[in-house]
Amino acid sequence: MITVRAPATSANLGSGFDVFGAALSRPADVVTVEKADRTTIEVTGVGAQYIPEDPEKNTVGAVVEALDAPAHIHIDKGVRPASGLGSSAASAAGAAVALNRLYDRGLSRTELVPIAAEGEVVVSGVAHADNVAPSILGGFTITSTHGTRAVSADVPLVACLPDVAVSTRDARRVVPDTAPMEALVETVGNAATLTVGMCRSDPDLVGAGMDDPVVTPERARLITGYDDVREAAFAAGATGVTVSGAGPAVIAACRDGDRRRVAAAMLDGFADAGIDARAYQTRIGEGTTVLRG
Ligand SMILES: Nc1ncnc2c1ncn2[C@@H]1O[C@H](COP(=O)(O)OP(=O)(O)OP(=O)(O)O)[C@@H](O)[C@H]1O
Ligand SMILES: N[C@@H](CCO)C(=O)O
Repeated sequence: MITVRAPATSANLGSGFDVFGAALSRPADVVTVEKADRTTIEVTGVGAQYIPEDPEKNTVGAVVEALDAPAHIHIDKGVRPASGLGSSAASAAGAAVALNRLYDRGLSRTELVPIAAEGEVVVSGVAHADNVAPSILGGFTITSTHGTRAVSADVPLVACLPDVAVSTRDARRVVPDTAPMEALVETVGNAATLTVGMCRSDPDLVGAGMDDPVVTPERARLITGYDDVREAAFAAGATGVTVSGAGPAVIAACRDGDRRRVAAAMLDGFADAGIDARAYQTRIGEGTTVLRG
């Protein structure tokens, strides 16, 4: 039996749609696997009632198939589903690391990224790897046609999760098909700034690089209170604010010492819009860790 902790993640970070991702030090899923003749899945924890236990419909089922590794899998959810915090990816990432070890498949962490991304096809129809990559590898990740690169970074973050659900499948429907050249130039500049910021663990550069003129404005419309929450976070000292993944979570980069104030301001912003929310004072963290086995 093997038990792993697979972290929540924030994908896109504004300027890196379907490319950037970051592992969060909290929250996380805990995944336990045990060899079995046929795969069974049991889900407990936050939002478990909304998560199918049928292997055809759960992200970990696709990972079992890809690794040919039947198991009894217990997922203890710490990452709420439909959150924008990589909930579906955390389970898939944890299952990939745990089953690779349980069955001695010998794959490297980087080789496990496309395998775990198969789980995302189950929920959103697209094998986007920008959540599973940081959940497996940790740190800040860049996933592109050149594969996945990870760098360790230490940046304080606040992830504020309103008490509403947005599915990635729905949020992908509002992504524009095309973008004007000026928006492309702005996005490349921001993405490059953010990447340098991550390499230097500089929250000011990371925050400055989070702006995105193409996808985020469309996604923000799906999140009641977004503009006020963003403004409140900046007023409290955030260096950058954007939609986390497909939303509805909103992620803010901050300097050390500012997280508590930023978290309170974001909660107030949602409260003013009549929406309950929870704020995680977090930071960029490590990837999936083996707890037992
Ligand atoms: N192991 C799993 N954990 C969480 N959700 C799962 C799992 N397996 C299937 N699902 C389904 O996936 C959907 C949630 O995934 P979705 O990608 O929409 O949200 P998310 O992973 O929190 O967000 P994001 O990818 O934007 O960070 C829900 O419909 C849920 O039932
Ligand atoms: N890149 C994906 C991440 C979903 O978490 C999207 O924005 O649709």
